Amino acid sequence: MTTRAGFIALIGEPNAGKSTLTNRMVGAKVSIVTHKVQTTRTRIRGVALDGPSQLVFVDTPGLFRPRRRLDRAMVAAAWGGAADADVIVLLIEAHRGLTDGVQSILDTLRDRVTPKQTVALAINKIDRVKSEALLALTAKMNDAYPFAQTFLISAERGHGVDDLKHWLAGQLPEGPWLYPEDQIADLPMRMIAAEMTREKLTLRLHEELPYQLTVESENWEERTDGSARIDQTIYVMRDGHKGIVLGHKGETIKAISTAARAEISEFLGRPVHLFLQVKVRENWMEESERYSEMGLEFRDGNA
Ligand SMILES: Nc1nc2c(ncn2[C@@H]2O[C@H](COP(=O)(O)OP(=O)(O)OP(=O)(O)O)[C@@H](O)[C@H]2O)c(=O)[nH]1
Repeated sequence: MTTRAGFIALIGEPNAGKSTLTNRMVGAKVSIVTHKVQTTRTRIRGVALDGPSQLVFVDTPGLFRPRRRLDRAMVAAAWGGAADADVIVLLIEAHRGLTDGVQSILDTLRDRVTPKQTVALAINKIDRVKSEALLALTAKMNDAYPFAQTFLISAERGHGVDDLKHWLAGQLPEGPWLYPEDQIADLPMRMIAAEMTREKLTLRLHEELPYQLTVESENWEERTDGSARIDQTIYVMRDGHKGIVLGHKGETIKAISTAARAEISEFLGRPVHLFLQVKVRENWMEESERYSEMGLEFRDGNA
């Protein structure tokens, strides 16, 4: 049997549903999903199989106008993911349509796509609009950019996702698989575990605070009884933030720790002892070490 394998970059504005779609394609949670924008910071890969094809998804951070250094690193990672891909899928939200943000992604695509790459459009969240609107949006988008194919999907409910997956599988170059059959993500486990804790923090904390913290797995110890001890540090920027993360009598951090431990343990398939500590590091966003922990490139200056 001829096998196929290749990279598929999902690009789009923040909140378009890229993580939800990756997780659905892979059939497991490899990328964090929240209702808040810009939660995906790094290029997370999920690996899915479809017959003889191995599909490697590069789940990029959302594309937006970068302002801070962290924003710039995220946008650079997103376009970096697209540059290496065999197929690029632009994900847009059905109810928002061709926004200024989508328009600016189309402009960048025109400059960056190479003749070897295929670009498809996936209109997501079709559960939120009427079908007439979808026809009009499909026509408008295809006028704006020559997509190889358009798919109407609901990543959350699963509509159209198998069709998209099957089509993608056929687009990939012939060649040996890139990962072992049972592997579903190529991010180091300690990074995935840190992302899971960050997701719980993002869901629990309000407003800007989730964007101003980062989580690292500092220590990972495999125990002889088959369990793992994981020590993670949550870096926040202010003393006041530390108090909020800890909560009254430590209740907030306890709840976050319980939820994160359950999820990491389920992912690993064995018991986990999770220890969280909160450190105030006013300038963590300016420290190169924090970036390498997130798999991002630290960029100097304002460029
Ligand atoms: N109604 C509806 N909501 C969806 C669908 N797909 C995703 N969502 C929701 O949209 C929100 C954003 O989804 P994510 O998968 O985190 O989006 P993302 O593009 O990875 O976002 P960033 O990480 O910010 O770039 C979440 O609240 C999802 O539950 C869909 O098909 N229908």
